[in-house]
Amino acid sequence: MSPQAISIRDAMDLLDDRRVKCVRPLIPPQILHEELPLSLRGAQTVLDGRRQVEAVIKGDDDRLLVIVGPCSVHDPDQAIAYAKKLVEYAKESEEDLMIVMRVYFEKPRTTVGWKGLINDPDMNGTFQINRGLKIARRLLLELTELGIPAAGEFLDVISPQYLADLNSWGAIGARTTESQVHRELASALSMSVGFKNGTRFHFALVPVLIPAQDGSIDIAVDAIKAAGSGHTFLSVTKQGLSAIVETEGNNSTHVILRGSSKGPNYAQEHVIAAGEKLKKAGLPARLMIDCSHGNSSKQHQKQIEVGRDIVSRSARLWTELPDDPRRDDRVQHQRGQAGRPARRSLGLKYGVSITDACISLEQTIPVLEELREGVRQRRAAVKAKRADGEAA
Ligand SMILES: O=C[C@H](O)[C@H](O)COP(=O)(O)O
Ligand SMILES: C=C(OP(=O)(O)O)C(=O)O
Repeated sequence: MSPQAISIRDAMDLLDDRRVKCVRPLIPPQILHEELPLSLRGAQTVLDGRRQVEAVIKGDDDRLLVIVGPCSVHDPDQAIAYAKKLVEYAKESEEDLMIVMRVYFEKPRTTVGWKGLINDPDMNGTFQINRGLKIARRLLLELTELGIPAAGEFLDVISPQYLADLNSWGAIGARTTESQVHRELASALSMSVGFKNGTRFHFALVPVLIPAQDGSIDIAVDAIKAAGSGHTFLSVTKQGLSAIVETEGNNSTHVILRGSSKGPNYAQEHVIAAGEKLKKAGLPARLMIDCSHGNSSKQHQKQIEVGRDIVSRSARLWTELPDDPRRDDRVQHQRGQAGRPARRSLGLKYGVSITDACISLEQTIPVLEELREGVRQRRAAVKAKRADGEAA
């Protein structure tokens, strides 16, 4: 059909929504907040969690921040059962560890796959997003009532309006750390945010192809700079109206070393190189180590080895990193819950994560105990170093 021969109506049909199959209504954030409000006790859990996380990240609290939990949540009852045990342990270990439960509802995929409980709560391709948001909010509210602060990944840029008031720490994932939209979002978030290094190992062309050891960390360093600044961008309000949002910037941010396609990046030299990189960029050397993903080559049992390796050199790291006594290599990341991929249609095993395989809470606690020991060793090493300095 020649353009002259068609009506404006036909032309508009040809121009717009050519690949959209259907558009369904989405509940406005404020309606969900009305239906599922936060209690005072819940608010205290979130605020206290945020305050403690930020104190560790900024070096005002010498404990280790540990994010513990399954790769993804698909069953709220199992998450509650996990949280009840974790909250007990969190109380027991609070002198050394600041524990936040990993409650991930949004999964970034390398290509395609289940995108998490919000996107497809029934895991059958019906994408009941309104229900997913409701289940997610209800679960987070229950966790706050139990007194365990929650961690989430911010993948979608609208979903924070429904849930972010219930998070005490957030991550921007390896696949989105380089995205301007996610950096803008982080600049607005009311909690501390970690940016992951990229998934891919980079090569530098200087003057021939050589491996740039930690090239993908640059995107996380850039993200920290970007998120630290104020931004003006397009978003939605709690009432679900499109809006122009102006932010102040978020200075409670850090890098997460998650390994890459080339292999792990949690070793001493990687940590020191990342710290130097941050320092060179004029940023505080705040790091979190992800015991999973590229650091475990996606083999869940290796998460235990990563945790142990961190403990074995935590005292050394603390005393060897450049000068700032409040520098922050004190943030660790860890996941628990036995698992391997599954689909609801194939029948799911209790306590098994749908996405990446993870270690169980029973396997995680001994690692946490070792991390506690690492904290004590580090405290002793710092004390000895200070005493040496005073004597000299
Ligand atoms: O953390 C989970 C996965 O590593 C991430 O979502 C990517 O998964 P995929 O490579 O299986 O898509
Ligand atoms: C997807 C995740 O990690 P990454 O972005 O490092 O792949 C995750 O932590 O669930």
